[in-house]
Amino acid sequence: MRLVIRSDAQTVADYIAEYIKERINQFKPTAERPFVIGLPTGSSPILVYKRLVELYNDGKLSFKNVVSFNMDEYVGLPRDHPESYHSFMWHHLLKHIDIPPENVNILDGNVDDLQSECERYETKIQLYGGIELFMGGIGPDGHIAFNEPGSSLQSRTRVKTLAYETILANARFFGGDVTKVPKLALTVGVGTVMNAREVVVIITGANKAIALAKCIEEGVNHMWTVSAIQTHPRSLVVCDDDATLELHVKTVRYFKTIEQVQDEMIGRENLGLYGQVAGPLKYKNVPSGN
Ligand SMILES: N[C@@H]1[C@@H](O)[C@H](O)[C@@H](COP(=O)(O)O)O[C@@H]1O
Repeated sequence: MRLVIRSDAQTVADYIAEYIKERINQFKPTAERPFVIGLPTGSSPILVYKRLVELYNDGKLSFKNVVSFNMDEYVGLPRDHPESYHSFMWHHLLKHIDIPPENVNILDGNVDDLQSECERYETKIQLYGGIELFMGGIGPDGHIAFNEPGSSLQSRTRVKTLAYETILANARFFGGDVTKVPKLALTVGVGTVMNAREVVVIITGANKAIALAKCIEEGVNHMWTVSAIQTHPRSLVVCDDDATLELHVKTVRYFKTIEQVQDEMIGRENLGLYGQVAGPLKYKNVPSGN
């Protein structure tokens, strides 16, 4: 796993947006071979989406041949409700870019048969050959998507009952009224996320500090479902200084020096994807720390 630490939420967003732009452009997606991306909601990715829209407006990135799968959706919240994840995605990203609407996949939490909807979603991901890059955020209890503590680390897309802590955390989007927060959601599983060829997680703010420490310094544990990324061959966590508050000083220094040494040895401009050397330099295929 790589851990990249930046000073604040804006520089974290800039880093991730630039990273995604590079990944999509390097993939050279076509209609027959689209770039399949997994996307989250929540406040953490908002700045990333804003930066991606700017990159699109500057002509540096196109989503014409990108297919998206969102992580989750509330059950029973009308699609056009301002807090549905459908509304969130169109408001913050999708309506501002050139992604064809038919390439957008978001779970439907208003169907009669929720289980079939989850199975349909998993099948569609498979039909596209899996997800190339899954971006995720986490809740303060370390959940990824809506995979609440205790979720199976092999789980697939399914219906989940939300933890009280999550309902409380998300009440801010419903005027602070916990009774208005849906209690059920559809969510991709931890296994669905881990099957992506690459996973990138945004962790910002002091309220995520304990979760980050559990994810980085402790073992894989279903009570902190994001910790499953320790077993992923290509995982990247990008956090801000505030989120590092519960990490050991030596952990922070370790990951900072890894980046520093790579910069010194290779030069940031020559770093390819996954932190490996891109060009014909003296040092080839320098390991990334994954
Ligand atoms: N299901 C979403 C998660 O996917 C998201 O990561 C989390 C954190 O949101 P925020 O970034 O607002 O802290 O909120 C919800 O629980």
